[in-house]
Amino acid sequence: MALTTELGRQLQLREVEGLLLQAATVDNWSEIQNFEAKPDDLLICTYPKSGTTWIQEIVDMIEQNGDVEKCQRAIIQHRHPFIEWARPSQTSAWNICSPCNTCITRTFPPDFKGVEKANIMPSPRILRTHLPTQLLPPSFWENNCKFLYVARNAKDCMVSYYHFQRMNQMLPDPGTWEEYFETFINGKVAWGSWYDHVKGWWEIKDRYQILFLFYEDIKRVSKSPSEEPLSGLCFWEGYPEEFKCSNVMLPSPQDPKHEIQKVMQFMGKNLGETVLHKIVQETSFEKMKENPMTNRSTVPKSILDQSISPFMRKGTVGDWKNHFTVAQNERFDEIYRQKMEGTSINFCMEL
Ligand SMILES: Nc1ncnc2c1ncn2[C@@H]1O[C@H](COP(=O)(O)O)[C@@H](OP(=O)(O)O)[C@H]1O
Ligand SMILES: CCc1ccc(OS(=O)(=O)O)cc1
Repeated sequence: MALTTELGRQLQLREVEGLLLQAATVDNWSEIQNFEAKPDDLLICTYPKSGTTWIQEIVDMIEQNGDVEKCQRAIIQHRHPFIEWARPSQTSAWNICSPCNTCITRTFPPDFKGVEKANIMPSPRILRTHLPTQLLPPSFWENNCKFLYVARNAKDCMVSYYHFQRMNQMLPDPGTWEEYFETFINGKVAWGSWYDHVKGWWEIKDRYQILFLFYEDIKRVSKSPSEEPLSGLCFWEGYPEEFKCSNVMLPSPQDPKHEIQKVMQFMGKNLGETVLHKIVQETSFEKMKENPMTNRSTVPKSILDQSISPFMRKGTVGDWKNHFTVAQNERFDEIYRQKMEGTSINFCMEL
C-alpha cells in the first residue's frame, strides 16, 4: 500500500524489443502475436494521438453508408477492437485507487481483451492498432490485409500526447512540458518513437495494401467555404491571401471530400455525393466533441480525467506553436532532420 498513485502510473509501461508498451499488453504478448488475422480484415493503424478516433468514425460512417443511427450503436472503442489492448489485472500493484490513493482492490468494469473482441467479431472486420510494423502480429502480413495508416506531424502529436498523458490515469504522468519534450523525442512513451513508427509504415507502404493518409490533409479538406459564414470578414485557415475576402462565396481550393473519398475507394465502397457530404459534416471536430459515442464521456474519470484535459481537446493543426519555445523548436527541427534523414515523407506543420 505504500506505493503512490504516481509510482503506480510509472510502472504501467514495460519494454518489448526495446519499445515501451502498456504492462497489460506485455503480459498478453504471445496471445497478441498469435492473433489470427483474416484476408478481409481492415486494420486502422496510427501512432497515438494522430487522429485515430477521427478516422475510425470516418471508416464506420462509410461502412454504415452514412447512417448516423448505426454509428451510434456503440462507443467507438467497442466498434473496432484495439488488438493490443488488455485491461490491467485487477490485483496488480499499480491498480491503486486514484480517489483514495491506498486501495489496491478497486475493480475496473469487466472488459474483453482486444484480441478476444476481434475473435468473436463477424467478418469483414475493422480493427485498430498503435503497433509499429515490426511488432504487428505476423498473420496480418501473411494474409495481405488492408492497412489504413494515418500520420500526424510530430510537433502536434507531441502536444496532444502530453495533454493525453496528463489526463490518462493509465499512462505515466508526463511531468512538465520541458520534461515531456525530452521523453517524447527519446521515444520513451507508450508505443515508442514517433519517428520510427512513421518511418516504418511509410517505408513499406508500396509493398502491401496500405492507404497512407495525413491528419493535416483530412483537416484541410474537411472545411468547405460553403460551411463558413457568408457575412463579415472570412479568415479561412489555409487560404492564400488573395482568397481572404468579405461577403462572398469562394471555390474550395480542394474537394472537401477528397480524403474521405480515398478511404471509401480503399474500402471498396461507392457512396454518392450527398452521403459523402454528410460524412464530412458528421465527422467534424465540433460534432465529434459533442457525440458521447466518440468523446470518451462514458469512460470513468478514474481512467480518463477530462477535467484535466478533454479527450477532444483542440483538433487543430499548429497548436505546437502555443507550446514550443523558439529554442525547443530549433532543437526539435535539428533532431527531426537527423532522425528523418533519407525518408521522402513530408509533413505539413500548419494550415
Ligand atoms: N473530428 C476530428 N477532427 C480533428 N481532430 C480530431 C477529431 N477527432 C479527434 N481529433 C483529435 O485527434 C487527437 C486524438 O487522436 P487519437 O484519437 O489518435 O487519440 C486529438 O487532438 P488534440 O489533442 O490536438 O486536440 C483530438 O482532438
Ligand atoms: C493505453 C492507454 C489508454 C489509451 C486509451 C484509453 O482510452 S480510450 O481507449 O482512448 O478511450 C485508455 C488508456
